Amino acid sequence: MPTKTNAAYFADKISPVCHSALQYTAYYGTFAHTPSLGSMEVLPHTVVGVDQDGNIDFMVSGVKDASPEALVELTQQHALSALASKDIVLVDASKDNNQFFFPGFIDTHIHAPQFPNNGIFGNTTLLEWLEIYTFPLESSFTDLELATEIYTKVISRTLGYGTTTASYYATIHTDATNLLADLALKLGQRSFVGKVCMDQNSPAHYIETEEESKASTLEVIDHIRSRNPSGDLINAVLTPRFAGSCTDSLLSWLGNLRKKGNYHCQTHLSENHKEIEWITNMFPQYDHYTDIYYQNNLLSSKTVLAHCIHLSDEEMHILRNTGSGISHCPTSNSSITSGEARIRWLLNNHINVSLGTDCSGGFTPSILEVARHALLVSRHLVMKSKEDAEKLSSSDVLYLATVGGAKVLDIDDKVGCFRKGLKFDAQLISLDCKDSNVDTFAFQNPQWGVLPAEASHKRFADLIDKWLFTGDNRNIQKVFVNGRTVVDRTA
Ligand SMILES: Nc1nc2[nH]cnc2c(=O)[nH]1
Ligand SMILES: [Zn+2]
Repeated sequence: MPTKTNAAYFADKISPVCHSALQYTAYYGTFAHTPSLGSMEVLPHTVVGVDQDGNIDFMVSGVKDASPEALVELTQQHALSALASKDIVLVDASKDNNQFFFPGFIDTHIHAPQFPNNGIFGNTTLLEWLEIYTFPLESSFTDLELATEIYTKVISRTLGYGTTTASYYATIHTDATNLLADLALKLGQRSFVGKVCMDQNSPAHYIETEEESKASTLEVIDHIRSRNPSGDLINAVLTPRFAGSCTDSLLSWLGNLRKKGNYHCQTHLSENHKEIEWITNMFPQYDHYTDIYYQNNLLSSKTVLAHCIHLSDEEMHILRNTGSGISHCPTSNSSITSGEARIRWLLNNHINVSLGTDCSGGFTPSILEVARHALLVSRHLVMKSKEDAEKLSSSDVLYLATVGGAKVLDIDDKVGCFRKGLKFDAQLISLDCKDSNVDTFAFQNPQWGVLPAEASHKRFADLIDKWLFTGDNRNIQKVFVNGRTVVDRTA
């Protein structure tokens, strides 16, 4: 039997999602997405052709004749390559008016090893929460059997909630981090996987030396590249946990590596008042918390900064000038009482913002629920500021959950909405499926093609709101990544 340090042995025990060759597929139904902030575009009676590599090949709206013959003929007319009718798979989701395709969600900040602690945070705030709940759990990831169980659950659960892309923090352990990447590849989730770096201010049982941190970071990069050389599904992301747990020397090495290899990078910034005071006192040679990352070359358009709640104007300008993106984690920020990030202020200043579950600072693996919390937190800000413009709308938060995430991860040329040339990363939602928690009534049905278009659009906008506020994973019929079906609740 292979040794316990052999990550591949554990990954091999998990069955992959179907990896047979993809067939050209024409999807027909209603497509909704948020190509720009604040606007929801709805495309009823639309055919989307997805080629054998999972790319959106064409999109045609206003298609009234949905007979199989007509859909096949239309597909043959619009597909880039010649197709025999037997080579086209049809998926007709138009029978039910309360069913629609939506882009897959993008979770830009989630700690995979913390998953068993979802919901367990008591009355703690960040620094004591890390000591009491987080470090003890993360330190157990020397056990690859446990890591297999937890990581398989995290990936399956988040996929089941419609998360087609996730940016994961793993732990300091090389083998378990490699295992997380192997499992994401196997289960078909587009992922960024970060080996956590921490060489100071951590408990004796969960700390590494600077040399160990560097060696392990390079090993994980090599492993991920060997598993998915094209980087089309999994990618390594440099992950200094936060300035508090990294020496200046390690931060500087990571920053130079980032610059040299143009790597993605993720860390935490400006989450909690005590944390900020502790870290700025620890690094007196820097102007502020953001300056620590800036001077160490860690900020770029491929950097994701979680939280950013208590930033000064000067810090915000540095983020804007470096193109750094933000992962807003309102569920976590409310749970461990970190504060309310000023998202409208960041957006108005042209900073890319996305959403993160931050499990287990946040208790839910659902980006839909986090989007709901983002909307509510923005209203809490308004109750104090009386500035109505700070409110985030449903379209705003669904944008943050999709296109916002794609921009922050610098993959908006691949995913985020429905457009020719993008990958088909999507979810098929039904508000009327048999175990749905969303109550719809006949008078709310959009009745596409029966009512005047404006009336149908108004009704559909209301349905999207009902989904956002009362929907959950039970409404997800199918999830697609790179054109492949990775979740099928209809089967
Ligand atoms: N929310 C959150 N903040 C952190 N800051 C440093 N580590 C963590 C973590 O695991 N979660
Ligand atoms: Zn976090």
